[in-house]
Amino acid sequence: MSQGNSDIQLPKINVSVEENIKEHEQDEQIKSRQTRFKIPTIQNSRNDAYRQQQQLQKDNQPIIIQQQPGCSTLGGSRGGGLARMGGGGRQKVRLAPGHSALDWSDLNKKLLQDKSRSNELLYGLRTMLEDENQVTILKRINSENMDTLLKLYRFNIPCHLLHPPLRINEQLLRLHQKDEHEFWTVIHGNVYCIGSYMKYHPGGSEILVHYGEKFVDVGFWFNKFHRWVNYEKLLQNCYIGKFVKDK
Ligand code: HEM
Repeated sequence: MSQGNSDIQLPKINVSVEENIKEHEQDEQIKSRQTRFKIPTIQNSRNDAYRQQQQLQKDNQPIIIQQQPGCSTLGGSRGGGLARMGGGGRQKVRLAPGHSALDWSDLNKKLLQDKSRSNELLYGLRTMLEDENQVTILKRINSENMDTLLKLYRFNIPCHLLHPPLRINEQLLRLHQKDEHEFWTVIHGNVYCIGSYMKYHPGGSEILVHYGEKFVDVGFWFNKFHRWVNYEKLLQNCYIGKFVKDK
């Protein structure tokens, strides 16, 4: 015998037909009350929103997605190309698993806690300090703060803790724009090695390389796209030093 039979409510045989009808009516009343007081679930409200959207589309009415000024988390997804700079459209890319904003934050927290890992994200720093030609340039532009250079070389002190900071000129900057891995860029006069951040950048790596190679300081474009982003905090462990113009 299948167990399914226990679910079926058979009319009671030892009571009158009237009583059975009464019970059935009571059941129906409870059911209708349940429907009336149905608690809306997330699923229901999502479906409702979807149905509303479908209806609006059917009625040929434009759907207006409101965008908050200065906030990119809301907005349309139509359009494309760099022509939308600072505009309403999105240019976000799909980040690889393990490369979310939270992952970047976790990695940076670990680096700040572990002194032996300081400067781990600074590709090209060691090679710069070991290349005679680059050291000559460094010595010339850091003449007044040679102490900084020595501290960096001997004690591997995190660049963002050096005071005064290391000075980098355009010649050195360009020598460290090798590939997506070792890529130095300038934002508002601060030099960062953004190679490790590339894969975490919501706007993708291509745009960072493109603008970084084209302009000495990408600060203007940074502001155009997202002036609200706290790059100083985000790139703390990527900090190399201050950008200086050659005399
Ligand atoms: C190197 C430092 C940079 C950092 C730390 C950074 C960080 C970020 C962050 C956190 C977002 C997400 C913003 C949000 O959702 O509100 C973002 C998006 C984006 N970034 Fe950057 N960014 C940098 C440089 C740049 C530069 C130089 C450009 C262009 C020249 C750029 C173009 C974009 C674009 C196009 C998006 C997607 C915007 C959108 O559609 O919402 N970023 N960036």
